[in-house]
Amino acid sequence: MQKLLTIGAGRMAQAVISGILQQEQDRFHIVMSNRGNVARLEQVKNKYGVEITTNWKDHVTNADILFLAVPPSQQQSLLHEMSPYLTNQLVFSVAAGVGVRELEAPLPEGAAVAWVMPNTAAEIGQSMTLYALGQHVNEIQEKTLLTILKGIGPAQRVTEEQLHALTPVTGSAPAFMYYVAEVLTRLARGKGVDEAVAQQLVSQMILGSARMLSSGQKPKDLIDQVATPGGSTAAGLKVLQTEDLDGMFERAVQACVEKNKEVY
Ligand SMILES: NC(=O)C1=CN([C@@H]2O[C@H](COP(=O)(O)OP(=O)(O)OC[C@H]3O[C@@H](n4cnc5c(N)ncnc54)[C@H](OP(=O)(O)O)[C@@H]3O)[C@@H](O)[C@H]2O)C=CC1
Ligand SMILES: O=C(O)[C@@H]1CCC=N1
Repeated sequence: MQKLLTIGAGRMAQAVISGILQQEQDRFHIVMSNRGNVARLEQVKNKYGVEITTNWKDHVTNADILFLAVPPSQQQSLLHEMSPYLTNQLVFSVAAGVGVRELEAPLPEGAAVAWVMPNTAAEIGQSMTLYALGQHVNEIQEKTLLTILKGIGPAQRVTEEQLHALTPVTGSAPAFMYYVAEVLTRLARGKGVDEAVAQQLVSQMILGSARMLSSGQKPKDLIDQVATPGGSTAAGLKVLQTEDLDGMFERAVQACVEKNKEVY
C-alpha cells in the first residue's frame, strides 16, 4: 500500500480523495493535513476514514506521494518549506496557474512533479482531468499517478502550455455549466414547478445532452437535430447568437487565464 499525504483538506483535496476511496480504496493509505483548521480535519476523518495530522512534516519523509491542494498563492512558500524533506516522493499539485516549471524550481534537482487539473466531479469519479508531467517523473511514478487519476474519472496528458490554456475549459467551466443550470432552474420554477422538480428537469436534460455528446456526435449536428428549421429552438438560438454568447464564453475563458497568471 502506498502512502499518500495531502497538504490541504479543502474542497479539491476532498473531491479527489473521495473519488480515490470509491475506486482504489486498497491501494493507498491516505493522510490529510491542512493549515490549522482542526475542525475541518476532524470532519474529513469522520467522513472518509482517513488519517489526519496537523503537522505534515511528520509524514512527508515516509510518504510515497505528496498531493498539494492549497491555494495557488500559498504554494511556492510551501514548496520551499517542503524541499529539505524530499527524497524520491512524487509531488503533484492541483493549483491553477502553477505549472511544472514552478513546481520543480524550489525543489531539489531531480524531484518528480506533476501538475494535475481535475474538477469537482472528482468527488463522484467523473472529473475530466488534465495533467502535465515534470521532466523527472519515471514510468512507475506516472503509473501511480494514473492509478490515482483513474479513481476520479478520465485523464488526458497535455503539455504545460496547453494546461494553462485549458484550465478554464475543464477546471472552471463546470461552474459555467452550473450557472446555466441555475438560470434554467429559476425559469422552470417561475412556471409553478417546485424547486426539486425544476432541478430534476434541468439536471436530466444536461445529463442526457452530455451523454449524446460523449457518444461522439458533434455539437453542431446535435444542435441541428434539436433545432427544427424555422422552429422555436432556432428562434432561441438566434437570440443567444445575437447577444454574443460565443464572445461571452471567450471572454470568460480569457478572464480565467489572466487571473491564473496573477499568481506570479
Ligand atoms: N475548486 C475547484 O474546482 C478546483 C480547485 N483547484 C485548485 O485546488 C486548490 C485548492 O482549492 P480548493 O480546494 O477549492 O480550496 P479550499 O479553500 O477549499 O482549500 C484550501 C486548503 O488548503 C489549506 N491551506 C491553505 N494554505 C495552506 C498552507 N500554507 N499550508 C497547508 N495548507 C494550507 C487550507 O487549510 P485550512 O483547512 O486549515 O484552511 C485548506 O484545507 C487551489 O490551488 C485551486 O486552484 C483545481 C481545480 C479545480
Ligand atoms: O476557481 C479557481 O481558481 C479554481 C481553478 C479551477 C477551478 N477552480
